[in-house]
Amino acid sequence: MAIVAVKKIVKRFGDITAVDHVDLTIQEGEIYGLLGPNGAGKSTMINILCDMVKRDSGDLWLFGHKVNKIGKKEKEEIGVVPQNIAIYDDLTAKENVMFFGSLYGLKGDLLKERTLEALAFVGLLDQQKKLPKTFSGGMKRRLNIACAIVHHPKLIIMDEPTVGIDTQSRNQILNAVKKLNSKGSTIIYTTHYMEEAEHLCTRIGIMDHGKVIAEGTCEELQSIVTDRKSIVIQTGIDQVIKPESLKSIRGVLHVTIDEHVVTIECPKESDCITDVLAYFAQQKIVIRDIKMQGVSLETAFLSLTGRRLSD
Ligand SMILES: Nc1ncnc2c1ncn2[C@@H]1O[C@H](COP(=O)(O)OP(=O)(O)OP(=O)(O)O)[C@@H](O)[C@H]1O
Repeated sequence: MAIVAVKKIVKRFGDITAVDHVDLTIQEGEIYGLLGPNGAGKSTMINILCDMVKRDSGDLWLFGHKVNKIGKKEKEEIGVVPQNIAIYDDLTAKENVMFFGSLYGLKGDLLKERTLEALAFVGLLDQQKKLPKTFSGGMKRRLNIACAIVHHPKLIIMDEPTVGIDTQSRNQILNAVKKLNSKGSTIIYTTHYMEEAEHLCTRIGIMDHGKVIAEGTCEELQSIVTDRKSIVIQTGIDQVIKPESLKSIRGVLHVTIDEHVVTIECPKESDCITDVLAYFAQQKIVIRDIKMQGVSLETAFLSLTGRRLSD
């Protein structure tokens, strides 16, 4: 069943068309990534789905039913993790989750039970009596998620939930998203981070200038670019690699280094791998694994939009 379907949705703010005739269908059980640069229209699109922004035109179906105005019944099936953290600094972590749970119609023992479950889920059970003002950015984000999932929503909408937080909290959030999905929630997830989308999402829609310009699995989007390949090299830990040295090798088009994985993009026909391996040998950098694959999602994005996501 399609949990969400939208047809020809339009939203304008004055002269700006933030969402421009978008069609989307998200099936039950998906982790659907909405990816795009600043101002692409991602937040506006998902705010329309949770009734925080009114669409100008277009049709919307939620949980299999056509909806003109999103009502209480639909809202109780949706959990929203907004981009700006929405928690109360003068309520404890537990009181915050209970407050949001009660807004979603939970009461009594069930509300208490679900509150503790949500806090445990995001790893904050032992912090339940503390005020969020004592929390790190990552802990606040996790509390924000607990508030959004306390009522066991069928659909969870997360707007850049990992912006500006430490790696540990980020990994905890990514694991929580996977766990929520495996427990049956459908997730819509917006991000600027390609690696998150690659790692997490079953399907990705790329937005640019208010439109969904491409959609598919990560592999499908990567296969749009057929004239390049990637050399992915896993090195030993604590190895110093200078991207500029790799970039100066003839044929190398782009280099990314993520912890100890080096990804080098080059034209499909290039034989630069010989020089790349010579560089690693000369620098005495240990290679643990090496493989050839298609290009990254970042390059697919570049090929579709003419710019990098991070530009
Ligand atoms: N309330 C508003 N009033 C006026 N313009 C708005 C409003 N909300 C969004 N916009 C404009 O609509 C366009 C899309 O914005 P939106 O926030 O949806 O993009 P985004 O892809 O979510 O960007 P980001 O990644 O920065 O959050 C932008 O040009 C933005 O300036």
